[in-house]
Amino acid sequence: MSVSVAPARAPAVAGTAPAGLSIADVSFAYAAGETTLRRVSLEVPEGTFLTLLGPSGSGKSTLLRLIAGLEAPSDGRLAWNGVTIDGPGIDRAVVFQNYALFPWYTVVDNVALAVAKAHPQARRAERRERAREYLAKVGLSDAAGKYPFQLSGGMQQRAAIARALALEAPVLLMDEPFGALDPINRGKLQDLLLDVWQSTSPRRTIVFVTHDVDEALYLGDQVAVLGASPGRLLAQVAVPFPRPRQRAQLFASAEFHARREEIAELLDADVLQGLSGQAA
Ligand SMILES: Nc1ncnc2c1ncn2[C@@H]1O[C@H](COP(=O)(O)OP(=O)(O)OP(=O)(O)O)[C@@H](O)[C@H]1O
Repeated sequence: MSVSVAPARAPAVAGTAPAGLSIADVSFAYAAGETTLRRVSLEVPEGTFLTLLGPSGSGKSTLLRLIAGLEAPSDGRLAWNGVTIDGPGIDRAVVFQNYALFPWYTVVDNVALAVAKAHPQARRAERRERAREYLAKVGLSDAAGKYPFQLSGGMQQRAAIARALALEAPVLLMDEPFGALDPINRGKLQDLLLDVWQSTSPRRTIVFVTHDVDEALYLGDQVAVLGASPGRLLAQVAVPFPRPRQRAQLFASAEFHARREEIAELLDADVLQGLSGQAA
């Protein structure tokens, strides 16, 4: 079976970006003379689950930071629903790998802070009530009154997801959120995230960074593959598996293996190209 691998798309013309997230011909460098991202273009329709896949150092987190508005591109344009991204905004919530919960607040109060951001007029009791609803969604009702240090890593990440959901942002940006978890908890949280995302209408747009091909394919509608040489978009792969996805069946299927192989080959070819460039 062949994979629908599209080359990096042509950049959108400034001012005509379609609905959703538009990344048009974006380049970025942390320091003069370096290139971290080179002319990356991606169109991500609203409600899409996009996974950003690539080896260490390929610029995945950097691209996410640009979408979050935490860095500005040196060239090109990023836009959400046609509006240029020029800084952080309430339309984009970020979940990092290290949870970033406030240690001096209980779990429910951590989430209630996010509710307060989304609903500044809400009273304290209402904020907490809404926070409890988000905690229920991620299976953390019993831990509402605990402090972050009293939770396992998986529970802290659930709380971080609840907090991000409570911001009610249409775009959820997730930087290797399950990277520090053991495989069992990782699988559980992947399924939890898919459940929450699929049960929300309209669906949020998610950009999810991972270096795990299986995770990228299991979660994503599309996989943007970044190469290490450096920060170049190798392909935007459409993932054809219907939802809801059945983990065990999908992972055992020939189609899943075929796609995993195709992506691995893309990444290998990029590494080989880099090596031959160095040898030259
Ligand atoms: N704050 C920074 N200042 C300078 N260089 C940076 C900074 N953050 C990242 N870099 C460099 O930019 C490149 C891309 O890093 P980035 O973290 O975006 O890659 P990544 O694909 O997310 O990697 P990983 O999977 O290891 O997290 C790397 O060479 C990294 O060393």
